[in-house]
Amino acid sequence: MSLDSVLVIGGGAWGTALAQAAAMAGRTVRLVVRDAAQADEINIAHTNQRYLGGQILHEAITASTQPAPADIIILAVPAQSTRAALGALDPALLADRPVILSAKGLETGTLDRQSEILIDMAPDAIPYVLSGPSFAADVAAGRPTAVTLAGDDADHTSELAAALAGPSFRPYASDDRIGVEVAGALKNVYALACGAIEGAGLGASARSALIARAFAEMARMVKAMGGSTTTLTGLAGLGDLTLTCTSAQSRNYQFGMALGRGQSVEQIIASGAKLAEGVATTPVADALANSLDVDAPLIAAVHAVLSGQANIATVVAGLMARPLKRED
Ligand SMILES: NC(=O)c1ccc[n+]([C@@H]2O[C@H](COP(=O)([O-])OP(=O)(O)OC[C@H]3O[C@@H](n4cnc5c(N)ncnc54)[C@H](O)[C@@H]3O)[C@@H](O)[C@H]2O)c1
Ligand SMILES: O=P(O)(O)OC[C@H](O)CO
Repeated sequence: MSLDSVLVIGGGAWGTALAQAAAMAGRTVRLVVRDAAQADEINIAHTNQRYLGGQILHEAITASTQPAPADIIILAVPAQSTRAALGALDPALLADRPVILSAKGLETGTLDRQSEILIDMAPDAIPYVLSGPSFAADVAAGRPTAVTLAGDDADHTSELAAALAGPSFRPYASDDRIGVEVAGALKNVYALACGAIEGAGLGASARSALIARAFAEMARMVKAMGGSTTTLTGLAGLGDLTLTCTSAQSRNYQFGMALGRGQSVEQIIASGAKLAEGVATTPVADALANSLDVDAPLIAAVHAVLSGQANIATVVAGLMARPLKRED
């Protein structure tokens, strides 16, 4: 199968960064954006100022408001927009093609993972998921980044990873689509919590304790949802959890910091906060934990704070007062 051309849907930070990675890997890339002026800027000035500042983009990237057939399709819109973005595409573009889902989130209402949305919307597409510790600015600037690319066929996944690999972008192949997706979605929930710890001034010890207990909780969720806990020791698990839970560069962490400083969700959104996927994913993760009977006190705590049912002091006191248990 030819893997020369790439169509990226979504001209935000991540879509543009993945277009850059694919172009640096030698692919010909068409980046689909919604705004004609933005397409002009990318084609003429080779920048996407709104999302990546002055970062110069590769000349192999062409931007357009219109999709066109390609060998590889990459979806890079917010998790809650994936269904709409797929629905707007000609199904022929997706049929029998590798389609890489790169959003990190669970869908409101359906509780679907990203690849479940794809299978629902385009059953003939070949689903892959990409996740791992990777800030768009780092990828676009060519700073070393490693991610996990998961698909159902090991040989095809390795071929696809090779097609996207460049000197600064290193995808590792995996066959655990579920584990990669669940880890990528949940790390945003825990990043909200870690940001809140910082915003509330609760200390670095509390933040590390939360990361460790989040890792254990994430393992229970992945197992219950049919993924492999081995995946969590890799880039999509531990790698992304530690990055997002310790860096103020993360938008989820930033949102959490604002919560920790006492702002409400409404105030943070009204102040123009950037996309924080954990906000929409948290209630979905909480519903999944409840329906699967998974002990997930951290997800429940974040949900209680986001929904206004409890404040941070109350949920922290509740977590600290849980019955003592063995660490397993
Ligand atoms: N930014 C990062 O560092 C990064 C890294 C890894 C993964 N991700 C994931 O990538 C996803 C997208 O994040 P982002 O950083 O690009 O967000 P963003 O806010 O920078 O950009 C989102 C883009 O999606 C477009 N969009 C929204 N709905 C659309 C639709 N229905 N059809 C077409 N385009 C649509 C918007 O116009 C915008 O250009 C998220 O799930 C995020 O978790 C982001
Ligand atoms: O800025 P965030 O919180 O959406 O995180 C971006 C990436 O997912 C980090 O791997």
